[in-house]
Amino acid sequence: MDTHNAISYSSVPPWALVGLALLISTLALVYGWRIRTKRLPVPPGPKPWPIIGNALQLPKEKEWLTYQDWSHEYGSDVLYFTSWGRSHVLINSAQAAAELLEKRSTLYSGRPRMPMLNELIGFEWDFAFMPYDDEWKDTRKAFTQHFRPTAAVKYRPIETQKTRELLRDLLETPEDFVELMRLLSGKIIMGLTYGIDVQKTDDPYVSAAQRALRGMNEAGNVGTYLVDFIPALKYVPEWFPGARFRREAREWRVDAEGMVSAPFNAVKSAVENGNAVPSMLHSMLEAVGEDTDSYRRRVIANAAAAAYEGGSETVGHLICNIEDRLKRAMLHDPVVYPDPDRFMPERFLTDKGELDPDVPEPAAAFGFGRRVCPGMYMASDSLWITAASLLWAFRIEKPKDRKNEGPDCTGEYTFGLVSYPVPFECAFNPRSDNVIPLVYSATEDNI
Ligand code: HEM
Repeated sequence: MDTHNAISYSSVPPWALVGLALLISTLALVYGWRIRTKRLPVPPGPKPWPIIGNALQLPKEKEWLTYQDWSHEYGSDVLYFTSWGRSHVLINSAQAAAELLEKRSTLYSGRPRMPMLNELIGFEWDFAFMPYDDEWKDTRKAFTQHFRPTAAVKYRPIETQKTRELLRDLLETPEDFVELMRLLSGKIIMGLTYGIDVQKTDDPYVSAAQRALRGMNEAGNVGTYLVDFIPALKYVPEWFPGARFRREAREWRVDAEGMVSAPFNAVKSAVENGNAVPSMLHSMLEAVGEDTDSYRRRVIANAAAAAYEGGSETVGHLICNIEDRLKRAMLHDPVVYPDPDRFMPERFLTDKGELDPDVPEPAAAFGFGRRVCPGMYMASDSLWITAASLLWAFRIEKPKDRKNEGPDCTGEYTFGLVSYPVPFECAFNPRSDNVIPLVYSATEDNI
């Protein structure tokens, strides 16, 4: 090769490379914008600016409220907006979702490219964020074998056992209820996926998942990071002014990658040493046997880690607030659920106290079509067991005799891919004198 004519990249200053990347990205944006303005009609939505599109109108919090307002303003349950050259179609009703994501699922089962989340933080192992391709199909298949309805019932004993431990811990330290709910999710999911016994809130597996999920929460929302709109920015060096996202991504990456490798290696060594306990990964490793094909091993490691990721927060978080990810406009449709913001469990019942077949179950919380939540059977069982146990054991009330005036439950949520209730105080008062001995004997028996 003629090295005289070749460019020596080491001699080009980094700012020049960054500048070139920005220039190319801007030209691509302008070109994309010109093409888009000339093509077929799109669903209605707010008027875009040249190049940046609707970037400045995108909500930074409570996005579902803005989207609901847009649906009213533009008279459509399917909306269209752009942001830095990327197109977004927003589906704002269960009916439109079923129409597009179920009836036309071959067209609408993909995922957008998310450079911050997948390429920088490293969540590309998570099939929730994979494109609709063969690896997604193989990983989802490996996962579903262990979470379909007939498989999910096998997890009820561990869900019951860990919920009893939650009741005991709530009797002892009721003020820690948020951490204890999270611990419950960690205990259940680590137990059934890896056979790992989690006991404390500062357990290394639970803490690593919480740190990684913080990164996922920040990076999984449209509009938070510019690099998602201008992927070339992922090459910006960490020291470059404004490149804090690169440093954040590096820190989150340690935990995002550790979520796959740390528990996988622990179970693999236990299997090799002959002291592994039954678990989903153990069964998967047995099924693979001596086959050392790296793709198959990656698929099962990633399927197990997706359970660890999907189960670590959602269940506990949902128990804190049974609405969680249900906070979508489609579940707050006043035609289907009148006065949707009011907590009214009786809305699902007839006058006779039976389930009303005309009020649909809020199944939309689990998504639609080929990407519907594959953990939903296990999640529903777990929620049911925990909600029933909590309501049997405690009256959940405002603390009466608190010394410090702590915050009340306002029904407000934090912003993110998963939104959390804003911290609040509440008291868990045993419903009767029998509760305490019964809870202790149930956890000692562990039946
Ligand atoms: C009540 C709790 C839960 C709720 C409300 C929930 C909701 C959702 C939703 C809305 C999706 C996206 C569906 C779509 O794209 O249309 C999803 C995907 C997913 N969920 Fe759940 N989930 C819950 C619990 C769980 C649990 C416990 C697990 C694991 C054991 C899990 C694993 C997953 C996975 C792996 C995906 C990605 C599926 C794919 O892209 O193919 N989820 N979930």
